[in-house]
Amino acid sequence: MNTPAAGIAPAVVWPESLSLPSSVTLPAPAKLNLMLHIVGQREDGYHLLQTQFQFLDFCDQLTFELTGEHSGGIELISEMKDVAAEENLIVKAGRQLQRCHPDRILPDVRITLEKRIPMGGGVGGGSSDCATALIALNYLWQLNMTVDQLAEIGVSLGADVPVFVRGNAAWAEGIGEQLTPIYLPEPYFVVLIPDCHISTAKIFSNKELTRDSRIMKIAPALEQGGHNDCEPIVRSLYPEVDEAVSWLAQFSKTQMTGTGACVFAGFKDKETAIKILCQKPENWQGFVAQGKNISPLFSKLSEFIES
Ligand SMILES: C[C@@](CO)(OP(=O)(O)O)[C@H](O)COP(=O)(O)OP(=O)(O)OC[C@H]1O[C@@H](n2ccc(N)nc2=O)[C@H](O)[C@@H]1O
Ligand SMILES: Nc1ncnc2c1ncn2[C@@H]1O[C@H](COP(=O)(O)OP(=O)(O)O)[C@@H](O)[C@H]1O
Repeated sequence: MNTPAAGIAPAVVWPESLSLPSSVTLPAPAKLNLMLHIVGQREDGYHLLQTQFQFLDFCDQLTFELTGEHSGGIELISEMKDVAAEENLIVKAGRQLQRCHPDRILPDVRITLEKRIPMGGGVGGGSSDCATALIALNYLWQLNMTVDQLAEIGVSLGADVPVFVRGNAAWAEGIGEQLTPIYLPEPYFVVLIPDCHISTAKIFSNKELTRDSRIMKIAPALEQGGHNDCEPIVRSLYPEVDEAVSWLAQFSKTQMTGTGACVFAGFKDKETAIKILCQKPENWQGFVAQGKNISPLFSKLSEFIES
């Protein structure tokens, strides 16, 4: 019998405890929404979605160092200029964990962020940085919180944080927080980064947005894929995104991820993807990365399991 190319997967099991060195560098992967259907809207205005998340092996890097002090300090070193440290989702993750343990004085930590994932691109960099901080600090501070507890803190910081906390590619429903682990083919994606910053709230509040896509069952959705309901609105408002989709679509089926701005197309082999990326207009930004069903963060942390 042939194994299907896509289906429901077992959830990864995070190790209960790990002995991490006092200075450790961990990845925060980007994600793609391989389809994004809007199937309704809640009374509070939030939209009900059906989406497929897959990770990319294209990552920010976060280095965590315990400084030896015990004064509740969380220092963030980063080149991000537009977001103040206390507003950064990395520091917010640490503060939430501290708030959950008011009776403990947790070790001070210095976190150095090497930012590679384009911001506001629909590739989830902020949410992923947040999830890596939740997971890493849970181990480093020996809090023994469960993945469910971390995902619950995560969703209060951003709708996309839980998928990064759980570590599986996923079929998502609700506002994106009801997750079913899945496996999918792992192609090489060409990702183009149009030079525009798109506000998620602005796209979701657009009157023309399709909000009544047909509700799909998981099996046909994994088999057939889908489209992105935000894409027509974004393409009409941002010519940079429209041009990027039209250009990449010459080579393969192309879609936008999340509420944009990044657009992507998948290819079977890396060489083809790199060849296509090299043909893009010189002033455009982009990268090639492989789709991953298991988060690169989980794979990296598995190296620290004591045998
Ligand atoms: C739709 C997705 C798909 O991945 O888009 P991207 O952000 O990745 O582009 C995400 O779930 C987005 O998640 P995130 O970016 O964390 O959104 P949030 O900060 O929670 O919400 C920003 C705003 O978008 C709107 N919003 C968000 C999610 C949702 N399911 N319905 C909404 O209507 C709300 O107005 C909210 O105030
Ligand atoms: N560590 C972080 N990395 C990126 N963005 C962050 C971070 N912390 C807070 N933010 C805020 O979150 C917003 C959305 O971030 P991002 O995850 O890059 O977008 P998207 O969800 O479109 O992929 C940014 O514009 C920024 O203001």
